[in-house]
Amino acid sequence: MALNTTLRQDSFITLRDTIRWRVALVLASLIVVVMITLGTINTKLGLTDTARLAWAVLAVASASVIVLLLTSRRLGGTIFFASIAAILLIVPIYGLEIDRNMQHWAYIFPPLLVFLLRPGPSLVAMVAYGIYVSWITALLLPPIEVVRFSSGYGLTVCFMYTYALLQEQAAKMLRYHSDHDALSNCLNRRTFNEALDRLASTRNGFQSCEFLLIDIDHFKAINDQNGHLVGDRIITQVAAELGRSLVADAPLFRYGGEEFAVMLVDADEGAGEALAERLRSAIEQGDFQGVKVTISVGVSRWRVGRGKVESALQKADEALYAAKRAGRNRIEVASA
Ligand SMILES: Nc1nc2c(ncn2[C@@H]2O[C@H](COP(=O)(O)OP(=O)(O)OP(=O)(O)O)[C@@H](O)[C@H]2O)c(=O)[nH]1
Repeated sequence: MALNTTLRQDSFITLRDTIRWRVALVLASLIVVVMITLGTINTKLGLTDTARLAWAVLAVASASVIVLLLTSRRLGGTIFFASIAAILLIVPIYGLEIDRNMQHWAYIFPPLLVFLLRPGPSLVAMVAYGIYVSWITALLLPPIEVVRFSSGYGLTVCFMYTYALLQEQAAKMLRYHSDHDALSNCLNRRTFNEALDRLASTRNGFQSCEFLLIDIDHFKAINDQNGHLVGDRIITQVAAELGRSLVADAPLFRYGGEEFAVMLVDADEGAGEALAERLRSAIEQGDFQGVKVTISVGVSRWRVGRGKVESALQKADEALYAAKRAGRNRIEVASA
């Protein structure tokens, strides 16, 4: 079942932006210290061109620290890393102009890209930059220096690309486990709350949502008669059966113990009721290895400008309890 990604208040993106911002702030501060040292040493040694470059980088890094402290964490880190990448594009040309080899700066480019791009595009950018620096090196130095640079830089690219791939896989795994419930494999309550926030935020342009709250009937009795391990298995099987019966892009959440929720965003009126009936029937006819399992479902509709999302959810909850009171194994739709 695919999660409707537009429905997510993506806390991972917020986390990534914050980490990027923090790393940028630490790096910019370190660069300030390093450039003051380099500029001072080069001035004392009479290397005015190199000192000038150090002062220029110092000015940019100092400005970056101020910008990072003043701008939002969401954008600050990206602006910083993109600015350093732009500087690194200019440095080899500057080296050509002053007739000095600047290729050692190129080694900063691959680790920088890890903060800006995904592994695929970053590999392309790293290789393109390597070719660009090799070409400028060839204009300044004998071929053996080009070979030396290319092999050293190529190895750096290999290491950084492998690291970026591993990091992406680890992030995917972490993300899956933090979004999903371990027993049912459904999306968990935290993801549900984020989706609800996203829905309630008017700037996302959602027009309506139908909520389905689903509860397994007499689950305490199932546990008492068959044991908690069987109860756990039933939760997993019910979630799988519901997932199979859901329309594409309608996420299924584990809402509580033996309770599930579905959000149908911008669906036709009545779609929630039809889906609820399909889910109820699928569970009633499902094979739960000797255990009779049924569900009750409460349905409600939220429309933009007509009350809070939370009130609509509350109505679905009331409808669910009305279904329970009316005998279970049935659906109940809240009045508009
Ligand atoms: N095995 C198992 N049981 C759970 C889990 N989460 C909640 N439960 C049990 O589910 C039961 C829910 O019982 P109740 O809320 O009283 O409702 P019910 O027995 O399903 O009755 P109705 O909802 O009124 O049909 C409780 O006994 C919980 O201990 C779980 O993850 N695994």
